Amino acid sequence: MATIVTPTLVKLIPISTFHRVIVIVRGNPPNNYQCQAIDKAPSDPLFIVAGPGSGKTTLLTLRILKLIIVDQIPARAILATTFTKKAAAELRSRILGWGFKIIDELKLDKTLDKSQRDWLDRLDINQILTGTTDSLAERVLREYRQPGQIPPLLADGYITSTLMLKEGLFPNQIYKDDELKLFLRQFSSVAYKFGVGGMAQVLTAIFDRRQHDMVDWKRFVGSVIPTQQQSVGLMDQVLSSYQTALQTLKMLDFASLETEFLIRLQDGTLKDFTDQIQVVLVDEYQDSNLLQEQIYFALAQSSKGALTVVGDDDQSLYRFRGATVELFRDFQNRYFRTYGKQPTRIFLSTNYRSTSNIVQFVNTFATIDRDYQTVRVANKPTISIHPKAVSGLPVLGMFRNDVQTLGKDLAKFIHDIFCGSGFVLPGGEVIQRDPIKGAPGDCALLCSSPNESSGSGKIRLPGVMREELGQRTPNLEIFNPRGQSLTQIPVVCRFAGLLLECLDPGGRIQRGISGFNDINPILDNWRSEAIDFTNGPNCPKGLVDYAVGWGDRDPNQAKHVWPRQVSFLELLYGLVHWFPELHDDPEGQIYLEIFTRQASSAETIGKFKGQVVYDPQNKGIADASVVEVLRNVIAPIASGSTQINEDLVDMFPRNRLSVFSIHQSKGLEFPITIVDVGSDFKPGQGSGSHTFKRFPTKSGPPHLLEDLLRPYSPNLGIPNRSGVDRAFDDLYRLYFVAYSRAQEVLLLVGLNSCLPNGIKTVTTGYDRQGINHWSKFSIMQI
Ligand SMILES: Nc1ncnc2c1ncn2[C@@H]1O[C@H](COP(=O)(O)OP(=O)(O)OP(=O)(O)O)[C@@H](O)[C@H]1O
Repeated sequence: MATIVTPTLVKLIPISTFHRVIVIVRGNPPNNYQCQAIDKAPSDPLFIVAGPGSGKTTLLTLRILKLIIVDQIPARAILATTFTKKAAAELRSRILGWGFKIIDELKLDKTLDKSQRDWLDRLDINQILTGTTDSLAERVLREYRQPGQIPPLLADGYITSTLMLKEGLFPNQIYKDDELKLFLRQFSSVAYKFGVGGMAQVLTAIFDRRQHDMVDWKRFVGSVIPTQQQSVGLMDQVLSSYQTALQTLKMLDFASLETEFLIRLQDGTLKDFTDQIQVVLVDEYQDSNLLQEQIYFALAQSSKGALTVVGDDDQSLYRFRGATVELFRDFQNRYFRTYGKQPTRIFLSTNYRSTSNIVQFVNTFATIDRDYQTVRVANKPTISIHPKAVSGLPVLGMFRNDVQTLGKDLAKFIHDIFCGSGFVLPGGEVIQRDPIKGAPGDCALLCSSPNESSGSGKIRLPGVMREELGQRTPNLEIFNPRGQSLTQIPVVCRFAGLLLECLDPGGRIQRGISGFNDINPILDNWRSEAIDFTNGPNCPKGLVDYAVGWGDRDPNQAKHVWPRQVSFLELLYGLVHWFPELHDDPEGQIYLEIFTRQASSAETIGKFKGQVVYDPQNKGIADASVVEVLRNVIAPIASGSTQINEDLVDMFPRNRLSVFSIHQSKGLEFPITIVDVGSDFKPGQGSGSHTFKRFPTKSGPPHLLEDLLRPYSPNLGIPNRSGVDRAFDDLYRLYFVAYSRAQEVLLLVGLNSCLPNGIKTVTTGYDRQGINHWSKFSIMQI
């Protein structure tokens, strides 16, 4: 236990001294608005609306350090939470990095007396509580459990997707119910091949949303319209089985973990913990859901509402994960209703990231649609340009007639910059890589989806880029692990096929499993890819012997006594030896990670805990252990219910061009940002016309889900905007985020059909009334 410092014993360090030292440590002082927020008393509630690149992490870090150093709030009485693990780690590292430097600098300050310096020596800023809401909930529930209570065991996405299939959809072949399938399909963005994996994903989203929106589920199930009764009844049955399975395993998924945390906060059983919390700070508040809002309010209860929230409504992107941006926009009123006082609102609008041309472009984009202004935080100022910002290059546009030509020209643009002598603009300026530090990682291609081919198999821009850059001399690789369907990537097919052949040669056991009808063709394809590979000239030495040895599990053939049980993970790691792509290549590493995480989850659930049993006397047991691996590891991957999600990809190799979904690019910045504003947008209104991605004509899946459940959420109620309007709002937010990632060069790429007089798309300046504002942007066409 560290020493608890009581403020009464030591004379306070003046705020002016703290500010003086900040300048020494950081080089530049916080601006006036940042200072306002930093200097507010610990108990003052703050609502900070921070535009892109406006120094909000800087502000949060300095406010936290001021609370510790100037206000003498013990570090362990401060709780700071953010949306992703990466952002939480970044915040913590800044608090510690700057904190230690500020403390060291203060100790040299002659105006402080010995007792103050000794006090600084004893400060332990490490004790600050930082993390995502989930990680904090898990930690607090573990550390502050009641006598006899077992700590929560977290079910990650790998476990939940397995349970949803195994316990929810496979029994009685519920997944074959066409009405249920049709009902669930409307909440999925998968346009083609909506199968059992897609159903599992939607069901998980509904289970989560039910908790995030704090839905009165019984009332919902009892009130559905007659035509939906059968599907909703089945859905309820699947979700109950899933929930029972979690309870039997004594596990909590993320949403249930947060629900449990809120219950415990509200019933007072976490009082030992909450009593010590004096200030709560929440970053990325615009992506909070109702459940999280209630958690933050409950956490701040014992400090009578000492809550600082930071966010930007324009950057709210996670409606499909339950985010309710109105909670941020209406924070002042919602806070007032709970605490009876008004939080101070502070706007951070100076942008330290981008050239002034880019800032102007982003500002114009944010204001072209009149209706969008009504959903933004009231009186929000435009982003202002930092006095030292350069005007930089004009925003660039590359538009071509077809995706192949666009990809070819874009590949040349990137190749000229990073592998050649630079790209020459029409005005003669040259875009060149930084000769010392420059690398392709300075450039990012942001797309609404990173898929390299469409659902119908047509190649998309990221796919063309892979081909085109790969053919150039020297070739340049792209990093886009989410670009292809995992089940179709050649190395994954070969690897998975060999896993199957080792476990269950020929598929005797696989074929007897009920509920595998949908995925059997995929597994069979994997097997045949593997067999072709082992029969081909590139098959590495030793692989066939290894696979046959495993398949037979015959002590004589294997030339050693086969153990009674072997972990599936051991097979996986053994086999990987022959697949260098899966350990040397950054994309391959991610594919392998999916298998290892899924296999690890199988060790937590199931009777055999991921073990493959060998028992010549009891073939039934041996087969059952293989069935379990097929169900718990292979089926979730093959069905697509386990996928490469954004959270898994958080490192990007510097020597490749990275393709990002716009969601994934949130919080990041790139010297050269290329935004795909419509490389596959087609004229028309049909399903291939992508209207939902460019100019919505109806609600999208997340809006439909909101409309389904929110009427049964007493705190939220029915959304007050139509689904189409919310779909438009979300598109403006999406491209606001995309455009504001750029530091020096912003390049818009698309088909000529996206330009004025072509098809309507918000990306190139259409408002929802259908009026085009392209002429308000000054774009240099290349
Ligand atoms: N007052 C300031 N004067 C000069 N530079 C500043 C100031 N505040 C922040 N910066 C700089 O601006 C950049 C962005 O700051 P920071 O990383 O805190 O932004 P952010 O708002 O958290 O970004 P994002 O919008 O991506 O979350 C950093 O390089 C930081 O040093």
